[in-house]
Amino acid sequence: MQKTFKNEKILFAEPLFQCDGLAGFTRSELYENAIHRTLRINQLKKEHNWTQEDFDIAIRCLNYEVGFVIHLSMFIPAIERLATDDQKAKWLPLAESYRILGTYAQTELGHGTNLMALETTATFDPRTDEFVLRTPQLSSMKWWPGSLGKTATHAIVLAQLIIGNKNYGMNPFMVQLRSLEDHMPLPGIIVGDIGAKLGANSNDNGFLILNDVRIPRENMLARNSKVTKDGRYIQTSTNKANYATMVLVRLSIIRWAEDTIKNGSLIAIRYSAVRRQSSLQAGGPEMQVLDYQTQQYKIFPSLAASYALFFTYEAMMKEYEIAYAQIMRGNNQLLGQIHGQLSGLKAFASDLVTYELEMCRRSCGGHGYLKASVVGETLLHTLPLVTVEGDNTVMYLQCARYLLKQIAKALAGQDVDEPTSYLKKDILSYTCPVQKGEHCTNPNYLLKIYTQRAHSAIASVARQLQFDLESGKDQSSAFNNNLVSLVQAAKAHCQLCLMKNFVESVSALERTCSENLASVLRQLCLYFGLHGIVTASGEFLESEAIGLQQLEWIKAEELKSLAAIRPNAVALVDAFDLHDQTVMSALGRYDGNAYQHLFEAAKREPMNQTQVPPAYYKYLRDLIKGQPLAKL
Ligand SMILES: CCCCC/C=C\C/C=C\C/C=C\CCCCC(=O)SCCNC(=O)CCNC(=O)[C@H](O)C(C)(C)COP(=O)(O)OP(=O)(O)OC[C@H]1O[C@@H](n2cnc3c(N)ncnc32)[C@H](O)[C@@H]1OP(=O)(O)O
Ligand SMILES: Cc1cc2nc3c(=O)[nH]c(=O)nc-3n(C[C@H](O)[C@H](O)[C@H](O)COP(=O)(O)OP(=O)(O)OC[C@H]3O[C@@H](n4cnc5c(N)ncnc54)[C@H](O)[C@@H]3O)c2cc1C
Repeated sequence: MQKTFKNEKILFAEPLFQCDGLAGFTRSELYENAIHRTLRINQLKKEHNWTQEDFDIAIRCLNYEVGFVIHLSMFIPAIERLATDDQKAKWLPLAESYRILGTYAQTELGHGTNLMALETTATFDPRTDEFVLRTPQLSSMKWWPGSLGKTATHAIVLAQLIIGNKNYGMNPFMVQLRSLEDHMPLPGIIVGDIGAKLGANSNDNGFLILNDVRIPRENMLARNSKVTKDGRYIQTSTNKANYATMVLVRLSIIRWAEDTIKNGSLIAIRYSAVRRQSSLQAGGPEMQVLDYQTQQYKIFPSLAASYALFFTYEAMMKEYEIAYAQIMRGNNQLLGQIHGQLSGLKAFASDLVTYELEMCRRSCGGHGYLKASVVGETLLHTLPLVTVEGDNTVMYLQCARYLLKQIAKALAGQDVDEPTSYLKKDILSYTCPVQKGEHCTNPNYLLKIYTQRAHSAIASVARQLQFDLESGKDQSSAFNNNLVSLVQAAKAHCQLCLMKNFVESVSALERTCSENLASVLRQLCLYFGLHGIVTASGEFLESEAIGLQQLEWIKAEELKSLAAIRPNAVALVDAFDLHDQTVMSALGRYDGNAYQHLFEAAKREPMNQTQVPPAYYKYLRDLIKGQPLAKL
């Protein structure tokens, strides 16, 4: 599925990228190693004339275990999206050649979600033609930005723009943090690392206090709004245009989610094909655990999710490119649509994979708890995706807000955006397309069921909101009264998007691939659809998209499809074309020698580098020999 990286051999021939040893690294070593890697990939890019796409694939091949993550994924994109042409000409070449190293400093100790409440100020001083940046109290210090702690020389700081006594809202400013001579923080800047995290510890997420730091007026990123020398504020686009970098990263999160769940399902499926335990027949040979229906039930959702997210990322990338091209031409017509879609899908993708990765880990039994299995480590790296770039609940609510607007338009007989075109249908004329058991094998029928459930969830919460308002509740308490249903409606829409992308992509592929391959993909798509209905069956029933009889048929078909997928499960993860050095798991190796690789990993364990541990001489020797213990 991943575009085969023609330079994979070059990459993995390098000892630096043979990463069996990472498990024993300290934080400082992880941090240094990550920087070393990015710089070496840059050298390889030059040595072998790699394109930017080759470079990006190299980073994916290394499972994102690289440095400068925020520099690459946010700082440079923020300059591209928020700066004027002159500013781009000044900063992009420096950033792209790593002469300046950047971060995106938005979140504060006291606020991450509510951007309106950010406390950092940038006050215009017309006497010196400068902005004065200040974090006025403890809660205002920037807290979390990646690479801020020890690496960044520059930050794009999001701050409230103050001119005179008036607040013009959140705007982006380029602030130099550290000397380009000796890397020391500049006057007025207090900066450091926020401490160890549950995962992603090669990244130096940091804190930043700004004590009246002065920057020239030209350092306000002024593509969307600017301040003139005489202190006038001129806005040239909607104030939400400054949120553009977040929209891009939400798209990237779908890809990161896809990459992590591919690793998880690959490890779980390959290992389950190797592992034998018990038998269903007394005295029979031990079974591959992958042959147990329960094991398939645990793992195949992650396999299906890998493909669903792959197709959804591809579809959303196309939508994003169209929207971005328009936005860069000054046309913001698609801004609301792309924000509504990506905030929901970011949340849905990260929720899905964090849940399924834990199922993959459990499916590896005890060995899944070993670092060498890598599946647990992958989960820890993936967990922040539910929080970064907007907490998932908040993102679902943004998506729901968009859906409410769309349904209001549909009900008023106006045009709606293409991704919500189903809201124009007559919800009452629905008849479930599944009228007998065998109808459940038609993915297009399932798609109709998903559509009805999403439509019904959105219509129902819209009606309830309307009712609450008409009963005298004010806007905010009516909204708060319906938050859970709003999130459910957004999830229903996102699940429909994934199913729709899966069905449409498989239909498109059917026209070009062999019938054998097409039938395997159709089967997986069908399973994805069936499983999604079964896991949210309460909501599908409540929306009357299905009845109890249909649920019974769908459940039976879901179980049948586990058996149908089983013969192709290993091939379906092999098709990810992931190198052993990418996956790094002792359990999920291509050669299937899980036990041998586990043992090799144990032998490399630093504890095993001496036969007798220092603790023996300190404590165990006297204890074992019955000597009185020294005072401890
Ligand atoms: C390269 C390798 C990478 C490898 C990675 C691998 C593993 C990952 C490991 C670790 C993660 C690594 C990196 C992750 C990077 C993460 C970086 C960050 O987290 S940066 C900080 C991100 N912060 C947020 O996302 C904040 C979330 N909050 C918001 O977005 C907003 O405050 C809000 C909740 C959306 C509310 O907005 P606002 O305060 O403006 O509220 P309202 O006035 O009510 O406006 C709502 C209005 O605005 C529209 N809108 C909101 N956002 C946008 C947008 N982005 N674009 C367009 N429009 C937007 C919204 O639709 C409403 O419109 P309307 O209904 O018409 O009023
Ligand atoms: C690994 C990592 C990397 C990060 N990197 C960066 C970075 O590079 N740059 C940067 O600027 N930031 C970064 N962040 C910060 C990140 O963007 C924020 O943590 C995120 O946006 C969530 O905000 P918060 O922490 O303030 O959560 P909060 O908003 O405090 O959320 C706490 C709880 O309150 C709920 N809640 C909050 N508001 C609402 C609401 N309106 N309605 C209903 N429920 C609500 C949430 O659902 C959640 O359950 C990073 C964070 C992490 C973990």
